[in-house]
Amino acid sequence: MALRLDRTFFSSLSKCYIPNQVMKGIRRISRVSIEGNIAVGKSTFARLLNKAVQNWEVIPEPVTKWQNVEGATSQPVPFPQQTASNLLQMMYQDPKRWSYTFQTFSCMSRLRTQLQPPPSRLLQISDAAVQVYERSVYSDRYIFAQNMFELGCVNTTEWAVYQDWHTFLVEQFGPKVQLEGIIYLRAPPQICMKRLKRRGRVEEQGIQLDYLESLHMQHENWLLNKSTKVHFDHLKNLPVLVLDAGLEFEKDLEMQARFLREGILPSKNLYPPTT
Ligand SMILES: Nc1ncnc2c1ncn2[C@@H]1O[C@H](COP(=O)(O)OP(=O)(O)OP(=O)(O)O)[C@@H](O)[C@H]1O
Ligand SMILES: Nc1nc(=O)c2ncn([C@H]3C[C@H](O)[C@@H](CO)O3)c2[nH]1
Repeated sequence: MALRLDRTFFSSLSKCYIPNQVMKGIRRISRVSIEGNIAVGKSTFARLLNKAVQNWEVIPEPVTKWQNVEGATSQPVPFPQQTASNLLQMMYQDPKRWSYTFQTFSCMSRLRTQLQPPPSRLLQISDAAVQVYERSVYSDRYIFAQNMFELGCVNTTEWAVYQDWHTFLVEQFGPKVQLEGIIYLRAPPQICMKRLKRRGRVEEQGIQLDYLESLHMQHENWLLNKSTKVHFDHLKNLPVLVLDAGLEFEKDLEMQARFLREGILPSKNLYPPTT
């Protein structure tokens, strides 16, 4: 199945930004990020997309790098959560000590991901192709780093330093790290909590509901209410497709098909609405 990109959300992708011109201007590739709370189902949705839609390429969040900082620059190890450099675990165990370090590493790894050239498979597809990132340098700042600052885990100086280099890097890379749209997987924090427990990622076992609630509010403020102050012009009118990720579709093939079909096609889910 090749989703056509000429309707609703995706028609507004091409309206709002002139997409990347790759290979001497012959191929258009749009870039979209999937955003949402912890364990809302981004990877699951991404796998679904990868299977269902041939002109979409999903690039996963680099979590394994965060679980093994040394391995990120040398050889990977088989049990990352047991290494001394599991920054994800360190951040959850001692957020005041490690949140700033975590945000520098997560943002740098996201930047690398967003700067990677598209795979040749995408360049050979005749339909307009879409590169989909799980989260982005923008959620790094407007969701997580901001939340850690508001929770007091990143201090005022660290927050100022983070914002300074974040703005500098995003401006320097310019169009290379811009997005043409965002897919917001939205679900109540209680559902995310249930899924987080079910998934059982070792580092996340101490996460409390109020942390997921604060992240939920950050998503709502940035992507729905538009009350988060953003610092990059292209983000201000970026189309956001909001999908109800509370649907329990994981084991239900029919519901999966509906989720893809209904989520991606109707314009009622789009903020701002298409004209
Ligand atoms: N729609 C769904 N219905 C039922 N279970 C789901 C659904 N989506 C995901 N799950 C389950 O919830 C758990 C978390 O899903 P997943 O790993 O895709 O979340 P994520 O958003 O990628 O997480 P993270 O924020 O950590 O990157 C997994 O156990 C997955 O099987
Ligand atoms: N503090 C913090 N900042 C981030 O930018 C960030 N991005 C993801 N995460 C956490 C959520 C999941 O546990 C796990 C996988 O998504 O990593 C983050 N945590």
